Amino acid sequence: MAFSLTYSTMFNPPAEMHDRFEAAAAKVRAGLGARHDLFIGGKDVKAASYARVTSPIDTSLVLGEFAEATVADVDTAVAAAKAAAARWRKTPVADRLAIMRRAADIIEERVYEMAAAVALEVGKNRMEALGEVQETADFFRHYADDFEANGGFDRKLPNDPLDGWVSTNRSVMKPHGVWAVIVPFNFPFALAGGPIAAALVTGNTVVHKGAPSTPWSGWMLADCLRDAGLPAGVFNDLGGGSDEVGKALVGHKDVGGVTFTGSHEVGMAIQRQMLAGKFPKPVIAEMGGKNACMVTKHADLERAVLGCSRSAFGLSGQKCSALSRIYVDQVVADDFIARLTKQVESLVVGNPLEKPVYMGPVATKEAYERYKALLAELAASGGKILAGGKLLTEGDFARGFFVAPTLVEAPADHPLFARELFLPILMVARVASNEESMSHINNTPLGLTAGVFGNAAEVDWFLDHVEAGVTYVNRPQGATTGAWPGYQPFGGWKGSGNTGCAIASFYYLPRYMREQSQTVVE
Ligand SMILES: NC(=O)c1ccc[n+]([C@@H]2O[C@H](COP(=O)([O-])OP(=O)(O)OC[C@H]3O[C@@H](n4cnc5c(N)ncnc54)[C@H](O)[C@@H]3O)[C@@H](O)[C@H]2O)c1
Ligand SMILES: N[C@@H](CCC=O)C(=O)O
Repeated sequence: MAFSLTYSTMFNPPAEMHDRFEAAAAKVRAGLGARHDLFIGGKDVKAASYARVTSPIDTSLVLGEFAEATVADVDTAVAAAKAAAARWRKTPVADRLAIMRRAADIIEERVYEMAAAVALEVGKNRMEALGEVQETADFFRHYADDFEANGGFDRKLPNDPLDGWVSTNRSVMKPHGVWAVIVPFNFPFALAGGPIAAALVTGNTVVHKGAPSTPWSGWMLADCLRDAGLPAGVFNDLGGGSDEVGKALVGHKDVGGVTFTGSHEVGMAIQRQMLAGKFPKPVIAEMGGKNACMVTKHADLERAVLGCSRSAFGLSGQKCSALSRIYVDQVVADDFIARLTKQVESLVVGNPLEKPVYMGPVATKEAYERYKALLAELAASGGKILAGGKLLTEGDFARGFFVAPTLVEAPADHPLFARELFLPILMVARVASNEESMSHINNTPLGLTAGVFGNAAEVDWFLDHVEAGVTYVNRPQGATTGAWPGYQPFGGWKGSGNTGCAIASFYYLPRYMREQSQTVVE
């Protein structure tokens, strides 16, 4: 079988991928420091100010100067998107699909260079970065295929059973107009590209706002879309605008809908804001997680250790899907915890662009400071640190935000089992039964991903009881992480997501449209 990169295949890529990544990374490094404008109405637009963005790997490495959007830029971008909306909506579906597929091809052509940039900007390792960019290309193709397979969501219904009249009926899904896409720092390419592709293919025009620490990814994506031939105004980029810019975008009277990906708190605030106007507007909110894994007394411990470690420490624990708590049956707990401790101690931390490195820095100074504060909290609250538990400051580590992957054992009622940490800190607790595990797993307002390692009967029972939108069984490639478009629909239950319909699922694209029933009597 030819190699196809996904988050489950990325652990064993062909050697050529490494060579190409290294060549691209050298090229990207040589071109650092450029100034990047906003992209509005099909043009590069100068901003009132520019922020110097540095790499979390080495804070003296200036990646570039990036335009800082203002609330006035929000107005300009929304006006450009509004002006382009009618024409884009009426662009023949075949032409829209062709542009989506061209965008996918262009992203794929640039995958190595853009992945090197993502690795420098976020601090994720080379395979995670390649995965993120490739995933974005796959989102564009997936949504184009899905829109096409559903006939553009335009369906003929039976004529009315009228004698002497011909009364035809149709259900037509129509776009909302201008769609805002607000993105978190951890997947600034894929979590921009996915919703942008969905909004565009369904006929909306888009205003995108990335996270303040990761504006480069959105800028690169804008470049791909421009080169794919998207008409002016159909896609607009506000860079990594501030939270205030995001708030102004959400509250703009001409924004018809929003896809927000980020924390639970901000996602809930945005939903309230979108309900507070004269009429409700749609919000797709993909929010935080507090993802758990159950390791039963029948688990294959070798698989469990690998899957748990990959999901807890990939991207330094900064995935919404990251594993942050394990409940292990007391019968196998000693063995499992000893093996997991050894595995965590063996993880290679360092410059994530280098081949052997599994874990890079945390992405921001804020995350670094929060890790430090959590160590103090753990020391005060009796968590037992089994591995890691320290800032890494020697040699080149001192240049960036490096911390050690950390494993902590504590009783299941320890407060850190309840909060999303979004850091490389994995909590483990011993339990007396699978029922006890499940009660802890479900005892959270969040419900994004969950995993289990156990036998067939335990797995059936787990899947029947667990309150999470994305589940993985006996998966060494990742106990709770690693969904890929077309293979694993990805969306949260409860406080982790508001639609019940996952990203890249059969039910996703209709969220970007509204239905019109059309009855025409001849
Ligand atoms: N469910 C998912 O698919 C998913 C995926 C990735 C990340 N996340 C979650 O994202 C969080 C981490 O990302 P983050 O720290 O960037 O999240 P965040 O909520 O702080 O910010 C996300 C985005 O929202 C913007 N923003 C902040 N306040 C706003 C407001 N009032 N109005 C409009 N926009 C506003 C930010 O500028 C940023 O672009 C974690 O909780 C993680 O679990 C969820
Ligand atoms: N799609 C990624 C998570 C994205 C959120 O941060 C995964 O499935 O692990």
